[in-house]
Amino acid sequence: MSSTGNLLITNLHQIVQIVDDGDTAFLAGKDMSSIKVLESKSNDLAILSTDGLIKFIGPKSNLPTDVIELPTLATIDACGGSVIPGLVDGHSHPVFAGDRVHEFAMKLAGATYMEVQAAGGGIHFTTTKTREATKAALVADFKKIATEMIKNGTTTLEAKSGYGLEWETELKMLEAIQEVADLHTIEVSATFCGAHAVPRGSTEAKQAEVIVSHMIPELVKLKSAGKLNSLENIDVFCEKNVFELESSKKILKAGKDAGLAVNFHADELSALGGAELGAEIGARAMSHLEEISEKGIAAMAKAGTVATLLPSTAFMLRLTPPPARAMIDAGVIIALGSDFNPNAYCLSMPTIMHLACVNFRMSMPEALVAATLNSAHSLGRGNTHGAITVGRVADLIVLTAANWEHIIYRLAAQCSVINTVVKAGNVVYQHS
Ligand SMILES: N=CN[C@@H](CCC(=O)O)C(=O)O
Ligand SMILES: [Zn+2]
Repeated sequence: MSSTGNLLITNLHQIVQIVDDGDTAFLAGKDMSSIKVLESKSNDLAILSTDGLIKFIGPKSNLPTDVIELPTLATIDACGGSVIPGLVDGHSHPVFAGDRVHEFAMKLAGATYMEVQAAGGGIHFTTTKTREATKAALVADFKKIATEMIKNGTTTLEAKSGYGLEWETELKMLEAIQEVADLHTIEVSATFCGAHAVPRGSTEAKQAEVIVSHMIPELVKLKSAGKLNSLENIDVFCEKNVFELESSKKILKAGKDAGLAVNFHADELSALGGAELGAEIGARAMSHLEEISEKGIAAMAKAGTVATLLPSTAFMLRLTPPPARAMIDAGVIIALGSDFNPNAYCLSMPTIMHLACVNFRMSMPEALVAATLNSAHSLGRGNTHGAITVGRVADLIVLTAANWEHIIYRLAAQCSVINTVVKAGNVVYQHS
């Protein structure tokens, strides 16, 4: 496989650009439905990447001849298939030890998410297992998960800590994320989530204080020493009886002052006003939002904060879906995430897009925009990732299907439509 970032893909029927310029960092409202798609009846479209960036898009006959001569140029014959941008997973918890299949059975029998957690399960169960695990074991597991994500078309991933809740394990998780970011082909935007739950034996106020006065300053020191380069975001599980508005605000503002982007769990199980808080403090993104209020929708639209919706969680916890249509109509920027974690064990972004279409009533173009350009924007990458335009990073998925919609349509069989996954112009997965 090529590792020069020089790649030529030919014989394409469709190129799904999403947008056709580098300036548009997101699409909102009606614009989410009008994505740019190039199509050729004679399948003569081509994409050229050099040094990992997109250099040319269009009919093969217009290709610059000097570049075709590049000795290191890898080639892919798409055989009349299509190409879409690499998928961007805007929310995941991919570093943990143990699983929670026993809790899935409890929830099927009627227990709610918070009942399981109050009984010592949920995040607390995973925290115990993750504290016991070695960093090497966490790295090995995350590498396997990242490889599966790549196979499913994810080329960029937001990845959270949050199963330590004390400094040593939170740091171990962030270091594990950093190792995978350094070694693996997947691109990672790491998030500190020490406020994922109130640790047993502590209180909301004490945990908020320890995060603000100890953990965030330590992270700042490590970052300035160049040790946690992938760390970009700060997160809180802002929820009734977890971290409520006051402590969430304290932690998120401290994270923001330390240079991290605010990207947090809001209004999932109760209408606490997390969306309003996020808009007020300039959050870059908020996730879940199943219980968002009308005021929250208006505030997010005005502030330009991204709503990262998580269809697999709403599906498997049987939550009322977030009001995606009302949010789109109000102009809120919608992104999608897998929320891969031991509670919602789904890492496939094509499946997430399918669920968003069926359960959140989004159209296929809206779901694709949300899983590419808008998710990239939620991670501060809206001008460089998430679309196929000259100068952007060449993150691409070559599909066997002539029409791109098959990546969403073929529920649970999407991997058979994915022929090749390309990260920064290098082939990182090929269907055999
Ligand atoms: N709701 C909070 N956090 C995760 C679940 C984490 C867990 O249950 O382990 C979520 O986004 O769904
Ligand atoms: Zn989450």
